Amino acid sequence: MKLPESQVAVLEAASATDEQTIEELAEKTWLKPETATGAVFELEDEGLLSVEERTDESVSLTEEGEEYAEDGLPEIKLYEAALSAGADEDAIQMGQAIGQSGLGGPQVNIALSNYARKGYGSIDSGEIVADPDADPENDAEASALSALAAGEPVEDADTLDQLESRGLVERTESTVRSVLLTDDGVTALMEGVEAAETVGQLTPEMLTTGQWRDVEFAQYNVDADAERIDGGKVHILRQTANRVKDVLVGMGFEEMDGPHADADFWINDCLFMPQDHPARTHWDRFALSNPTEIGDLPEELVEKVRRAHLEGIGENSDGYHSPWDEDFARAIALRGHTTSLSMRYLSGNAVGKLEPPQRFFSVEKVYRNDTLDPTHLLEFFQIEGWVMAEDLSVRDLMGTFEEFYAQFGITDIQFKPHYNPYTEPSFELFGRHPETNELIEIGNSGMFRPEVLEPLGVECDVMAWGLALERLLMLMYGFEDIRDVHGTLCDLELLRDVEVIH
Ligand SMILES: N[C@@H](Cc1ccccc1)C(=O)O
Repeated sequence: MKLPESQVAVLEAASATDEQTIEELAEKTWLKPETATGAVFELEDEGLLSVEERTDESVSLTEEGEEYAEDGLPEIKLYEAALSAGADEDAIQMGQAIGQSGLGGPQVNIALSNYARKGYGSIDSGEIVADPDADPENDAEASALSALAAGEPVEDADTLDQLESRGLVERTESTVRSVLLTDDGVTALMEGVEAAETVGQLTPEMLTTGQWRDVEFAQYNVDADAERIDGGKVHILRQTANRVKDVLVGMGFEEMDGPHADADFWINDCLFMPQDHPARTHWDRFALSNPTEIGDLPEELVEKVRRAHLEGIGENSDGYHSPWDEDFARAIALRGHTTSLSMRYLSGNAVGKLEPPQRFFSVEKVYRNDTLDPTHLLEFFQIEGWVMAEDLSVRDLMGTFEEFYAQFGITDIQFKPHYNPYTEPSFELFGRHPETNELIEIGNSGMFRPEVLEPLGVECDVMAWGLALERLLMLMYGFEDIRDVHGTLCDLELLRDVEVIH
């Protein structure tokens, strides 16, 4: 029988009676571990070797564990110090026992938190008592530490759990494969195997000399285990943000851009949000301490907005009749929505005065002082957008969302009447979560009120919205906790395994 060289070496090194690990075979044959592994799997496929897999746990001492194995556990040192100071007779001052033990720094707390747990005595109101019957010689944790330090195995799983939770040992699992010759393997060896002159890898030399034409290439085993490689890729949040931008550009929208920290004037006042609105209190917004306020606001617009707040706009409108303070409007905060950008653009202060029809969007970060939970983050991405045109209706708004979400495979959108101080009518949008089947809020929208548009100098209709990018992501990918994709708790498997869409 002819086999590639590495397989012949492994076959000859294997035994029908003594199990050997792949590492042992690699050492014997002088093959690289990955070559030996490949050869073993090829031979298993050919029925010449059998491979048994098991999971082995190895336990090793951490740096701290090694220190205690050498010097003794802090609680034992404390016990010995307390004992020699007579704490087995009468309670003694804790400071005295600690002083005598020579413990310092974090070890003091470690000693105290393990002392009573392990029955060395008790600690109460600054005094310590030592139990004369306690036996540090038989301390299971100490014995396990010294055994491990001496390279001996420890079987006591409870003690190992305890040491692991104290950060004194580390357990690692590894897969061990042991190999035996099969009957067919023995027969093949008896009948004789020789090395076939096969080439495992194509080299530049073979290409330049043309030698590749004459050699025989070894076959690949595509079923063999291989190391998993996770390549870098664009985060799904960024990926989806880019897709959203492409979709909106495809629908004829232009992108807006503007400050993350902005004057309350643009964030709230232009939106006809009364200055005493609960969302404008200090615990809901992230105020800036330096600088605290914006220098330049368009004077004429400030005056119009002030009038709208005080008196309303037109005959059917009433203002808030409460004080309107320009300093309050100048205060700077992190924007709680990107509707501040819409205000800057609609007012003509971003790219000049805009004539209808116009469509603008942004996919940008916003900041809210919310409580973190599965559906809320302190910062998230908002898909802001608006359309300015004559005679817009709610049907246009709904149709736009249906068209937009359909591009992401989301066709079951529901609308609920809502209230915003700046739009009338207003609608919240809901989508169905693919895993839980629950309706989740995915956005907020409406037609801007005259109290917003008139001061801005806009004479036609404007429909507008703010959609949450992270919620769109939840509908697309089916995760249930927003923290799966953001921050320190993120689900790396999800982020690695998710399909890349372009
Ligand atoms: N600003 C709103 C979204 C919105 C924008 C424009 C019009 C209507 C609603 C929010 O953050 O929820």
